[in-house]
Amino acid sequence: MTVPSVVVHRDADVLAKAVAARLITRLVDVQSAKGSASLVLTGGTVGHATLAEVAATPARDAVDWRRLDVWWGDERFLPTGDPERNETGARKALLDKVDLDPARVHVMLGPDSGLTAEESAARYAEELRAAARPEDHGPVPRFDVLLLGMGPDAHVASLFPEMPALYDERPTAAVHGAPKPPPTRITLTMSSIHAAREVWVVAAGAEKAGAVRLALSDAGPVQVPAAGARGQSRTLFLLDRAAAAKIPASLVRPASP
Ligand SMILES: O=C(O)[C@H](O)[C@@H](O)[C@H](O)[C@H](O)COP(=O)(O)O
Repeated sequence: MTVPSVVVHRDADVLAKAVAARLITRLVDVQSAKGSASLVLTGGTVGHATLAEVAATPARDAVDWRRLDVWWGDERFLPTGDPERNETGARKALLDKVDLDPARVHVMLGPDSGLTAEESAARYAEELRAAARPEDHGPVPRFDVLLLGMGPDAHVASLFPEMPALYDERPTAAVHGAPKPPPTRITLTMSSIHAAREVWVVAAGAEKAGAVRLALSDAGPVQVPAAGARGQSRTLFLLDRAAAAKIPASLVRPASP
């Protein structure tokens, strides 16, 4: 696992803009090198603010959206179109504004599919396996960038501290009784997060500062899921100053003046 690099921006607005710029550049670089790219989206306000800034950035047209695979790190188990679904927020912020190949947008199905949460998680695992190539050496693709928001309790995706999904060896899991509503969710498990080439944890606000400090420590991922959020070749913690306030000064150098 890679040691996280920390980049701190002045505030949540600059953070979202900076992550958007970084994401566009990364996707362009990956597509230049291998023709296509894969991106895992996160829910939450910072995640969607970042996507909205991508949409607002003229350089977004440098990305070949037709050759981008879009996945989710987690989804609220709600019907298609529900405003609380991460998919709904992502479509509103960005996906409906760019020319994606619908066959390459991989949503986590909700109850309107007729599936239970467990069946939906299993279906997503099948979709991940179908997309994995031999060189990925595992049941999920090597995602080029996997975005994660983080809660004040250091949850990432829908992996909440001490909950069963953290012990699940499968690529995906259904979550019941999540402390952050809604209670029923679908999530990638830690092993799928670890398959990503790059994991970017994006967090803003003073309420995240304690979790950030723990996530950058050698805490265990069951108590501190964000401490397990590490990529194969790169891990970034992209923060605003408020979220970075409790990190030892030796670890950070503000990127934004
Ligand atoms: O479904 C969700 O709620 C998200 O996937 C969740 O993991 C989110 O990213 C964090 O809770 C941070 O959310 P905020 O950025 O809104 O604080």
